[in-house]
Order: sequence, then C-alpha cells, then structure tokens
Amino acid sequence: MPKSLKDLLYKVSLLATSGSMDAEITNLTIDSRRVGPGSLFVAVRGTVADGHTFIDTAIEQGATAILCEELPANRADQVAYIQVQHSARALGLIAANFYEQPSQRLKLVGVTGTNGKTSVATLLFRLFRSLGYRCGLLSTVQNQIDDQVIPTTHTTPDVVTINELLIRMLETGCTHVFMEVSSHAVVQERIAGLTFAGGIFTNITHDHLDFHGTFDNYIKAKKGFFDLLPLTAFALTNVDDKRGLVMLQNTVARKESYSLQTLATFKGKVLADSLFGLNMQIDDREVWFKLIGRFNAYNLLAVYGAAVLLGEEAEDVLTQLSGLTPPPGRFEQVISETNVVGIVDYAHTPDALQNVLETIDGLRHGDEAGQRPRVITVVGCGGNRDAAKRPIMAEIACKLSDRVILTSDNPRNEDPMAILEQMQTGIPPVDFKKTLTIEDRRDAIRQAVLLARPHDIILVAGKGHETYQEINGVKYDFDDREVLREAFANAGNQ
Ligand SMILES: CC(=O)N[C@H]1[C@@H](OP(=O)(O)OP(=O)(O)OC[C@H]2O[C@@H](n3ccc(=O)[nH]c3=O)[C@H](O)[C@@H]2O)O[C@H](CO)[C@@H](O)[C@@H]1O[C@H](C)C(=O)N[C@@H](C)C(=O)N[C@H](CCC(=O)O)C(=O)O
Ligand SMILES: Nc1ncnc2c1ncn2[C@@H]1O[C@H](COP(=O)(O)OP(=O)(O)OP(=O)(O)O)[C@@H](O)[C@H]1O
Ligand SMILES: N[C@H](CCC[C@H](N)C(=O)O)C(=O)O
Ligand SMILES: [Mg+2]
Repeated sequence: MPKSLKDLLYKVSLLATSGSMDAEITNLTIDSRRVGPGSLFVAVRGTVADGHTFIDTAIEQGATAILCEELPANRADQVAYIQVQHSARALGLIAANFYEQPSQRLKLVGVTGTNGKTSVATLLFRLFRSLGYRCGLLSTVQNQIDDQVIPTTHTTPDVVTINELLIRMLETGCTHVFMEVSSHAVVQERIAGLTFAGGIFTNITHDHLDFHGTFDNYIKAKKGFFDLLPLTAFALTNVDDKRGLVMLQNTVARKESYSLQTLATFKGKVLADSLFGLNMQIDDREVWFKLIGRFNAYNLLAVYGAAVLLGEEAEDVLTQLSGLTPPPGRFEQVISETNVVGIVDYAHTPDALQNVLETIDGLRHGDEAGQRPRVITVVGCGGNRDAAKRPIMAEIACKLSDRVILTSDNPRNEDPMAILEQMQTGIPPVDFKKTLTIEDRRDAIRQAVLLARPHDIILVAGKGHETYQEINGVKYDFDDREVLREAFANAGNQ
C-alpha cells in the first residue's frame, strides 16, 4: 500500500524537512538491513546501537526517505529527510497512517502486568472465538490470525509489525484483537499510535529492573499504557494489587475494577481449588473452571470483566469460559506411569514461582499411608535479564520445596555457571543439603525424575511453552515437557 510521505506524516510534529514530501513510500522500517528502494528508514536510538549511525547504509541500500532526531550534516540530494523530536513515537503514528489505522477498525484490547499477560490475552482470544467471533492474538507464545499461527520473537512486537498484523487480521474478518503490552514496549513506544478499546492490568512485582533501573520506573512504564488509553476505552484493574489503583490515576478511560477481596465492578470468590480446577463464585453465579491455582482466579476474573465490558452476556461468557483449558506451558501437567506429577510452568519471576509453589503446596495431600508427596523443583534464571531476581528465586524454591535442582534457563550471552552462582547466594544455609546444582537442564530434569517417588510432584519452572534453549545466540531444540516425558520413560516410570 504505497503512500506519499506527506500522507504518512499526518499528525506527526515535525522539526524540519528537506527533499520532496511527495515521494512515494512502499516500505517502513527501523532496520537498515531491511531497507530497499521505496523505504522510509526511521533512525531509532536503541539500547545497544543508535539507528542514526545506519543512515548512510540505509541510503546506500536505496532508502527513499530518512526520519531521524538529528539531521546528518551531509545529505544526499535524491533523499527526503524529516527531523522529529522522538523517532520511535513518530514511527507509531506513521505506521498507523501507512496501514490506514487498523487499530481503530477493530476492538483492540491490551493486557499489561508482570505476570498473567499471556494467560489473560490467550483466554480472551479463545473465549471470543468460542463466542463466534474471528479474533487476533499477539502474545509471547505466538501470534494468531484466527486459526493461522504466526511465530513470534517478542511479547509485544515492534509497532510496524503490530500494524502489519492488525491489517492482516482485519482482512481476515477479525473483529477483536487481544495483545500483551510489555513494559519494554511502552517505554520503547512499540504501542504508539494504536487505539485501544480496553486495557487490563494484572499485577506488578519484581522483574526487569535491569532494563527499568528502579521499581518506580517499572510502575511508571506499566502506567504509561493506561495514560494513553482514549476516552472511549475501558481501563480494567486488579484492585487487590497494591498498585492497581495507581495504574488508573491519570487515565481518561472508563475506570473499572476486579477483585477477590474487596468491592469492585467484578467481584469473585474462590470456593474450591484443586488439581482438577477452580470452583468460583462470580457475580452471584457459581462456576467450575479447568484452570488451576488462585492466581488463575484473578486471570479468569479479568477475562470475565473485559468480556462483559466488551458487551458480551455474563451468562454466555461464564459458560464458554468454564470449558477453556490453560495456555501451553502454564501449569501443564505430564504424569508418569507411577503417578509422579510433572508440572511445567512458565514461572520466571519470584512472584510467579512463589504463586505456583504455593498452589502446589495447597494441592498436595497425603496418600493412604499418610505420606505427603514431596515437591522437587527444577529452576533456573535467564541470562541478559534482571540479575537481582536470581538469589530471590533460589530462596523461594528452597522455602517451598523438599528438593531443589538449580539449572540453566536461557543463558543467552552469559556464562551459565555465573548465573547459577548468583542463584546459589540465595540458598538459606539450612537448605544447602536439599539443593543440587546441575548446569545441563536435561540432566537436571533427569535427576529430578530419579529422585521422585510415586505421587511426588516435580515442578519444572521458567520455560513453559518454549521449545528452545538460547545459548550464545543459538537456539537449540529444547522442550521441558518432552524432556520430562523422555525422562519418565527412561526411568521406567511411564
Ligand atoms: C532491550 C530491548 O528491548 N531491545 C529491543 C530494542 O532493541 P535495541 O534498542 O537494543 O536496538 P539496538 O540493537 O540498540 O538498535 C537500535 C536501532 O538500530 C537499528 N539497527 C541496528 C543494527 C543495524 O545493522 N541496523 C539498524 O538499523 C535497529 O533496528 C534499532 O532500531 O528494539 C528492537 C526492535 O524493536 C527489539 O527487537 C529489541 O528486543 C530485544 C531482541 C529483546 O530481547 N527484547 C526483550 C528484552 C523484550 O523486549 N522483552 C519484552 C517482554 C518482557 C516481558 O514482559 O517479559 C517483549 O515485549 O518481548
Ligand atoms: N495473575 C497471575 N498472578 C501471578 N502469577 C501468575 C498469574 N498468571 C500467571 N502467573 C504465573 O506466571 C507465569 C507466567 O504467566 P503468563 O505467561 O501468563 O505471564 P506473562 O505476563 O505473559 O509473562 P511474560 O512477561 O513473560 O510475557 C505462569 O506460568 C504462572 O506461573
Ligand atoms: N518475556 C520474558 C521471558 C523470560 C523467560 C525465561 N525463560 C528467560 O529466558 O528468562 C523475557 O524476555 O524476559
Ligand atoms: Mg507473556
């Protein structure tokens, strides 16, 4: 969909321009490696590199126009230049203009929070499909255009990709799109220029301080999403979270809430919680759900509230919601022949790990002989991510498990043993005896299986749905669920 530069710059505040604003643009990119004739290259200052240093390369590759914060001293005659205050923010508006505002032509709902984004977005997507709508999904696990699955590398893609996907969703007849909004995405303006019909806040706990610096900045990043919601949108928050109300402080959107503890627009109560599911009372109706754990009661309530705010009948919503299963890698169970219960879960933050282990603790019962199943936890922390959570996660694992095996997650560009040593500093001395460190994740899972007795529970935390392990820039095939199944089979347990 070619457009003139002038059309693309609608609503963008310009500091200066040079060259023809009638030039025709056929492609929009922030990556010089993807530039060709007809491209508008947008120079964005990143965390590793500065896009401005690639302007010459972009021109060598045939760029038609350059948008930047600082105009280069030497300019090429045939190229149009646009100077703006903030390239990444301008890019959001330009991407929306390029694709003709797809977000305004469907109902786009964003979910933010430390934990629960994928769960809530995926449940909403599945719910609305079961209610008969064509839908889109942008999530950590995958993007989806109705039943077409598109692999993803980010929780929230860059703003050009988002608009590109939204237009494809529209063309496929989608009416609703559910997306995760990561804090990185808010800060890096990956959601700039999008018009949301609603925003949902799940919770906020420790994560990503490597990127945001302080917890306050992290809160501000999440809040930034609600600050940019329009008047027509709803802003649905979890008021049981300490920061739930702060999120809505400056939003102009309609303020709505959900809670398991206090007065709220959508009020729920957990009546029973077992390894088979949740029994809840929601707005005077009693319902069984297939999801496990109190944290999922919050996710279900958020989904229910959003669906009602989007105009659906409460009764229909609860009926469909009660049939839904958890998203992949979220409390996914793999059970051995001798009834060792393997649980693969994407808990990769202290809060998530604590929630999952507390859920497991609440669900384990003694066998006929009165012996309580033991909990064996296999966990690691990702490289090139928040290092402060490493000792905390090891400590939580020790506190709530009978045996702990510390292992690698995605080491990325870090030395796996160095990450493990940082985790080890969190092990309370009384727990040294119950803790092992096994760098190789497959060996760690195998060891957990060897330690397990019938009815014991093995939690493999941190990688959930991931089907790879990223080591030094290479993604090797690795799937906790498969490795666990193989280990059960090899140990003669299956
Ligand atoms: C730390 C971070 O968020 N990085 C994201 C960021 O990259 P960056 O700022 O480091 O970019 P950079 O490498 O410094 O490059 C700056 C600019 O130069 C351009 N460039 C670079 C090289 C070149 O040859 N030519 C060129 O034009 C780049 O395209 C970029 O526009 O902008 C890029 C483009 O949008 C993202 O792909 C990249 O995600 C990296 C891969 C990443 O790992 N991000 C993670 C931390 C992330 O975003 N995670 C959140 C989820 C977190 C959660 O809630 O759990 C997510 O939304 O996925
Ligand atoms: N509402 C919740 N509160 C606390 N913990 C949760 C909640 N929902 C899920 N979890 C835990 O957090 C893990 C990650 O859940 P989910 O993938 O839904 O979160 P996310 O916010 O999408 O994470 P990411 O930041 O990686 O995208 C789950 O496997 C579960 O252990
Ligand atoms: N969206 C999160 C995922 C973390 C998953 C964990 N397995 C890890 O690699 O640290 C991130 O990019 O930080
Ligand atoms: Mg996610």
